[in-house]
Amino acid sequence: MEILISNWSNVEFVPKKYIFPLERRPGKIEFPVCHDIPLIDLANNHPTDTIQQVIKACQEFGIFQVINHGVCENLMDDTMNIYKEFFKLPGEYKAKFYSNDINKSCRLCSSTLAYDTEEFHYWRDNFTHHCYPLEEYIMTWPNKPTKYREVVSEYSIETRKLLYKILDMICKGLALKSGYFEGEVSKTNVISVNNHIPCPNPSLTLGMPVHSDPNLITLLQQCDVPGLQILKDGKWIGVQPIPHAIVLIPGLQLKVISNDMFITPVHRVVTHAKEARTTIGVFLGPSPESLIKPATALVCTKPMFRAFTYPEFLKTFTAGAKCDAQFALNHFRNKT
Ligand SMILES: O=C(O)CCC(=O)C(=O)O
Ligand SMILES: [Fe+2]
Repeated sequence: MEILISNWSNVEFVPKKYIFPLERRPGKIEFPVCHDIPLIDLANNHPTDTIQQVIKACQEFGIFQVINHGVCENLMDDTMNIYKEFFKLPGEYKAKFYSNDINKSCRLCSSTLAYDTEEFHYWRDNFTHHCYPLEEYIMTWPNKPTKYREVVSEYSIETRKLLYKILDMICKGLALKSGYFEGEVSKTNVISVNNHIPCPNPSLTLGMPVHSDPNLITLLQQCDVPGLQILKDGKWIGVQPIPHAIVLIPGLQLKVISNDMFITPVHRVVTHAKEARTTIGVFLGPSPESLIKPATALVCTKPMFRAFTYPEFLKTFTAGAKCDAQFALNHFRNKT
């Protein structure tokens, strides 16, 4: 069997390796989409109101969508089309990028990086590469589809600007020192694209592990096919795809810096019976040298977490291939 699911054709049943045990299956997949997830208009004429909406969303949901965000709609469509085409390229071309080595700056994998040892596979292919500084990485990117480098470099520049705009709003909203999120804490910029082919029985399998994003902040462009779900008050709820809206998720580092004021949501992806789903994630994260700790301005008596380096956090987060956010947070949490 081909490893990459994007190379499969005429899939009539879910292979055994992709069928999760009963307690981990999504089962019923007609989850309600949640209309409460904040949708924030960044072109609002009252910037202080908008900042308050962002802070409230980070505290109550840990996820929100933005419109009038400044990333050109044509660029969003072009980038989505580039990725849809990329996953349709012949297997021999894509094989050049296949790797399960986390240190490889540009890599294509299927399911997770633990493909060779995991008990069950997730129904997805994932293509990830670094984007910043552009000159350092662009030569490692694909040159097919032919416009890949041109379009994706512009997309990475525009989405990075938006991420900094949101971080600046958070900085103002939390009354932190200006430029708090610039520099080492947000230096790593990665694009991560998920592709899920239609799945004959979405109730049996998952498109992505249940997880929380370990980085600083995530930007996500969904396509028009639903699949992303967050766990809210013990229930899975869908994040509605809204054409040209962009989803934002504060990562675990932002939760720590906010001194536990923000929520980093637990989320997962379910598959779709009829349609392929492609999503583009853009992650900002700390450099390996960066020291993470609750912002002093937000600490009244004792900080909720002790200081750590990002590699220390990731080591705890990924211990036993678990990606366990609660375990990692508790490991660095100060005892009261
Ligand atoms: O593809 C999605 O909808 C979610 C992706 C995601 O959660 C991630 O890449 O961390
Ligand atoms: Fe995620």
